[in-house]
Amino acid sequence: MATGQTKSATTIRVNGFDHVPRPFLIGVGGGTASGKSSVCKKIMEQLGQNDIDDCKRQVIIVSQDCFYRELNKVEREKAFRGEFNFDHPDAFDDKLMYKTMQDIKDGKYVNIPAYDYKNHQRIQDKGQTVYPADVVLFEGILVFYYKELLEMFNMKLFVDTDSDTRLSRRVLRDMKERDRDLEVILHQYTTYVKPAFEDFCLPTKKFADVIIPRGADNTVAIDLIVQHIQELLRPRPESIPRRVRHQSDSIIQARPH
Ligand SMILES: Nc1ncnc2c1ncn2[C@@H]1O[C@H](COP(=O)(O)OP(=O)(O)O)[C@@H](O)[C@H]1O
Ligand SMILES: Nc1ccn([C@@H]2O[C@H](COP(=O)(O)O)[C@@H](O)[C@H]2O)c(=O)n1
Repeated sequence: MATGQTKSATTIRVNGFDHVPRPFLIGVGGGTASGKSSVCKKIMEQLGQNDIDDCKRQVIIVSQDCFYRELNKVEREKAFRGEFNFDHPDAFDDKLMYKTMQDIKDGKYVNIPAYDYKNHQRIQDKGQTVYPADVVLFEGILVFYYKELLEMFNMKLFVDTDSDTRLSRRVLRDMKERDRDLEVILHQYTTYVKPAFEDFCLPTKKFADVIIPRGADNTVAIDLIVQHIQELLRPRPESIPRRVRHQSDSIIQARPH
């Protein structure tokens, strides 16, 4: 399936009615390097989802970074010098992001572009196929910034890690994984990342249902969230079984929401 393409939702027939499974969508916001991905991975792990095939998973993670918009030549040159603002809402392809998340909500199969941080661009012809799932974790710095997205979430988490810790983690990560020079990292951070965090990310903390101090280290908070998700997804006697294809081989069973 090519990037941006979708495949219609799978309909199941229950009590004589067509029923489209719809996932429970969880937004995970927070500043750069606050631990959003790590928190999502821990949630997946605790829900017993890590060793399951992509197409059978009931919980999946989607990163907002996959929706960075394409840059023109001048913008890419700026990006290599740490002079492009990737922390501003305009840096994202908001239309593609809304459409894709709506398709996911509607239970469709979607293809999400992969993103290359080293070259500041999408990887052509390489994307992640997202299969309909029971729980979708959508993580990113600005997941709660856009009103259209905010309204789609069933649960909103904000990972709150102090800015010194985030900066030191970001420096190490960007040098190791994103092929960046220390000088460029610090220039980008002070010029764009920090001000944009204060202007666009931090004000969205008020929308969160749960604030997670210290990110993935906060095992108590993660345990509580996992328990809550399991509780929400436990079938009630009168409920329609949303997933017929692999309910037997997983610890989670879903109910309609
Ligand atoms: N609790 C932690 N202790 C130490 N390092 C951490 C912790 N949480 C995350 N990291 C590291 O910090 C970096 C950013 O974490 P990540 O979870 O990717 O954050 P985000 O998704 O918010 O950018 C990664 O290199 C990760 O390994
Ligand atoms: N080409 C890019 C794209 C994004 N960034 C930075 O990534 C940060 C968001 O990702 P996190 O995993 O840290 O949440 C964001 O702060 C951008 O500055 C980049 O440097 N280059």
